[in-house]
Amino acid sequence: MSTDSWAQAVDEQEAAAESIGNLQIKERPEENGTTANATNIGAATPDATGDKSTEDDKDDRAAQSLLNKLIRSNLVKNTNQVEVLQKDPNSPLYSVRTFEELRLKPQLLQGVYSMGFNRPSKIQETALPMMLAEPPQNLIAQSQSGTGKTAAFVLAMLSHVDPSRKYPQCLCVSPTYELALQTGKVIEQMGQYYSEVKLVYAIRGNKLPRGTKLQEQIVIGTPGTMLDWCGKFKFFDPKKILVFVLDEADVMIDTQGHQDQSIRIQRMLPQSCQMLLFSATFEESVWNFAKRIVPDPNIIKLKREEETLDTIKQYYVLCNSREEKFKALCNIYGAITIAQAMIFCHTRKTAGWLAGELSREGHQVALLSGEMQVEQRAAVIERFREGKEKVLVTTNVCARGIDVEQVSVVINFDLPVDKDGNPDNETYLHRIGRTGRFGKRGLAINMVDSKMSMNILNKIQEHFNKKIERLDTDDLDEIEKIAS
Ligand SMILES: Nc1ncnc2c1ncn2[C@@H]1O[C@H](COP(=O)(O)OP(=O)(O)OP(=O)(O)O)[C@@H](O)[C@H]1O
Repeated sequence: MSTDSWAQAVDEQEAAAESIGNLQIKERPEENGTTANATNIGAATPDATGDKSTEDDKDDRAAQSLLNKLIRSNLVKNTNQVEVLQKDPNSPLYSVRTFEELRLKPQLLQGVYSMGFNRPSKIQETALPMMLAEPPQNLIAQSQSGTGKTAAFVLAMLSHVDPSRKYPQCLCVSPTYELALQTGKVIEQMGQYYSEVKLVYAIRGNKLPRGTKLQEQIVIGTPGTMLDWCGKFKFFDPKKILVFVLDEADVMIDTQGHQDQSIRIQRMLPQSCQMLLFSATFEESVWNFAKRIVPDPNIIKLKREEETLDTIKQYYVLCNSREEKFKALCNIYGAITIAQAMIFCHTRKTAGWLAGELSREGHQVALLSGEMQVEQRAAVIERFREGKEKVLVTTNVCARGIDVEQVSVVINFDLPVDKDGNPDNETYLHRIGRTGRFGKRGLAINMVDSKMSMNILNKIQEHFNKKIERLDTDDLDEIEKIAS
């Protein structure tokens, strides 16, 4: 099979790459020093339209990616098989089940274990042997966010550097300042017992005097600054680079200029340099870019784990107004014990109103709202994940891509619709569904308040071919039954 069709086949579902939100990471003021830390996460631009009625605008992918990294504490579960396309199909495919099998330097093994990694993740099992092979092999790897790609290439970079040589040997390019800092943190953590290896950030604000010759073995940064450092200012010799990593390729190509800058950096590197490219999704544009950056690649892919509705009990409640919907919600809360719930509203305005009403009723409510900065959103989700609040009220734009696993009850205060008002089945599934065969049982309650929303509910029901039962929220006995 040709690589193109192979890539294409896997990616139809990924290609529908989410149209996400209205958030942009703002340019930061100039900062000094190379030790910028994660508390320097950038600010989001508040939405000028404020209280607009629908949130159909797009989240910047970089912001979403960052948010996901900030809130995630574990690997994302995935039961699919890793697909491998080798440059040389005759060479045996080598994969590892333990980190010991990789014969890592003891300092790195210690670093890996101190981060709480017991065994390689699915993608790491296959990617690490390829990346650590001699002679070095080029790699394009795609798997959804949270499956262990960053940890994999960080380990590869740290394994390849020679700490006795005091000049850059590994370059890692990230799409934004904040994402570069996040990856830098992983390098620092994983390399904590390997103190001879040093890291420098090629990011805006880190101004070095002309004539500087870098001594650090690893340079991580954004494409523009990285290009300046090696091309214009000659802070290091690109011909001595052994490993070039391009992270978040799908986010990278969203920003004008990043593609060209990355390609220009790549052109300065020696032919023998190992090229590694990572992406969470793999639409055609990413694939075309990847082929320009990585010659003769091995390719590995891990299909996204799909959510299912199999373990979910679904109900709908008939109401006439948002006040009635609120009353129904209160009745449900009065009848059953809900550990934690997520409530989705269509607009920011409704979400704000509902959060206020629920708080007045004595609930501990967290609100995710469109005008919040990335950092604030992460803090809200973090608190909710820790159980400090029991109800999370949000709009879909805010919560897209966020999995708060312990939530067993999801309430669609408004049903998900696309911008034309048609049922948004994909969003419905993402809000309510569970991944993996062993997904916990869940409860979904849909609020219907018009003929139109009833129509939408029916279409969702038809689409998934799963019955959504009616629930009478004035009948406490009936409500109690749904929890059993
Ligand atoms: N082998 C492992 N065992 C346990 N946890 C791991 C392992 N590898 C990575 N993790 C953890 O899983 C989470 C996700 O890993 P990582 O950030 O490397 O994923 P990613 O695929 O790079 O995600 P993204 O696309 O968002 O960058 C992190 O919290 C990381 O510390």
